[in-house]
Amino acid sequence: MVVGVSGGADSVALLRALLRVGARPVAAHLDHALRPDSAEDAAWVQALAARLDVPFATTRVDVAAVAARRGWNTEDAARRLRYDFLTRTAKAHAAQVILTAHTRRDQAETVLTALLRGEAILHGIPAERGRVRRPWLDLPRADIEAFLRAQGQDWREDPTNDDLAYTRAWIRREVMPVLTARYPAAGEALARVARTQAEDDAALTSQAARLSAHAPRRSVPPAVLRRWVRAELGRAGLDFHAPHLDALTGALRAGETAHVTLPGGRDVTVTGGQLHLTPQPYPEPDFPIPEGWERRTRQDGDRVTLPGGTRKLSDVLTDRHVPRADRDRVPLLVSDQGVQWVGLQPPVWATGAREAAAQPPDPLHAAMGEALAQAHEAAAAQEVPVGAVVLGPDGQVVGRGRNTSREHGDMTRHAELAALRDAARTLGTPYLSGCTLVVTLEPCPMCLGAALEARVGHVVYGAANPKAGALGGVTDLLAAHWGHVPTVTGAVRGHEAARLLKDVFGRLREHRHRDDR
Ligand SMILES: Nc1ncnc2c1ncn2[C@@H]1O[C@H](COP(=O)(O)OP(=O)(O)OP(=O)(O)O)[C@@H](O)[C@H]1O
Repeated sequence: MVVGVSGGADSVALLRALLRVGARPVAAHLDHALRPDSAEDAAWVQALAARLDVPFATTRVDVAAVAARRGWNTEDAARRLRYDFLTRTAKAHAAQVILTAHTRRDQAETVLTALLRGEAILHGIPAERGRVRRPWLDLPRADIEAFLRAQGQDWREDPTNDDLAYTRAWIRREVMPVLTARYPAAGEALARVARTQAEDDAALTSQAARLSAHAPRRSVPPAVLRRWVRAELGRAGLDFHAPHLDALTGALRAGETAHVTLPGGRDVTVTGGQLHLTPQPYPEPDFPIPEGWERRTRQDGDRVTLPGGTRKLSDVLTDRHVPRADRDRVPLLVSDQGVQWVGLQPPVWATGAREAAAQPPDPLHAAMGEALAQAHEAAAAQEVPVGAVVLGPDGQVVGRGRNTSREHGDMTRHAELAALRDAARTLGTPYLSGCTLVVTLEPCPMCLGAALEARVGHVVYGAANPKAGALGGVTDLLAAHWGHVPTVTGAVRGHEAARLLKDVFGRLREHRHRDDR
């Protein structure tokens, strides 16, 4: 193991305590070069290590210069460079563990500072992170001094601990004495807060890790969403503070667009319930451009003809959540009939444009067409208009179904169950792995459960179902630990499916009004 020894009472005590129990630590000291006499601390720790017959590692880093270059504050830079050094030392000595001597006092000061800064996530100093272990987080300072005195061991006092310009010194010298005069156990209480908050944070972080990619962020509790954003930013190696986390989480929940500039100048965008850490790539056409089509970006009055009629391009871009700032970057192919192709992920094709460009039909678009045909049949039979098909592993339709609940007087007669049964009959097996379930409305828990039982590989739906959807509508069934999790694609021809439902329910309401009169 490597132990970080500053020369202060805590880490000197930890080094001696380790030797008492027969451990064989390497003592490591980083000279931060923040004081003219900092080399004296390094020499003092080196002499101590020699006296105790402990291997010693040290290096000198100009922390102030690094902080100025990188735009970090000095305390932050010192911490980062110290852990870099301790990690390098551990690697050099093949040590599995790095120990530091943070105590209850450090923990209390950290929690108080985080509270004053309004940190959204309050967990204090973690007892364990990576290979770092902090065994003394709940040890009172008085015990440490008593232990050192009993051994006749002295220690160095760091004069920056008296420099009230540093927040930590100010908290220690000016704030904690006032608090403990009234609340003698304030330090212990703050350390307890850190411990329980760390437990809460661990639970919420593991919930956040289970959020599936398709889940609408609006329905996620803010405490979980905040941890999810933190993990995403952390994975991308981005620095951030509490207000950034709040702004991004708030925009995700409200379904609003927000642009946030993080420390280091990196821009992050939230739009349409998605977090974009990198500039959105807008695809260029990857097929020969037909004659008479021109590649350009948008102009006023651009329109595109889609199955539901012609629409303003700006409305299509809004529906697809393209941030305003990006709209001039989206590549278009335009003919004298209007916009034919919009370079989004996946691209938007105008009606007839695929054929004109000799491109194969979109298989999911075509399959949803079959499911919509089933939904229309249900509507004609005065059923709730939902239809479904199952595609076999080769992409061919192997099962079809529509809602027949009214006909059978049975609320389990949903389209998906009918299509899954039909597919099992066609393929001669109840296991539909490699198959795709395509349904016009986001499935309910019963139908998604059936798809999971059948091991369907891909679930595709049209309209969202805020009343009963199990893919984020009212609940996200896939957030639980299932042995098998299908991929999910939503909003395929969603407008058509939603319009059909709206029309049918509108007609039903009209009938009811008429009957009432
Ligand atoms: N210059 C350093 N080199 C190596 N490790 C250090 C150094 N400074 C601090 N550490 C490690 O980080 C822990 C916490 O740092 P902190 O700044 O709170 O300590 P300190 O008050 O300067 O000294 P101590 O904790 O030893 O009394 C220390 O207990 C020690 O294990």
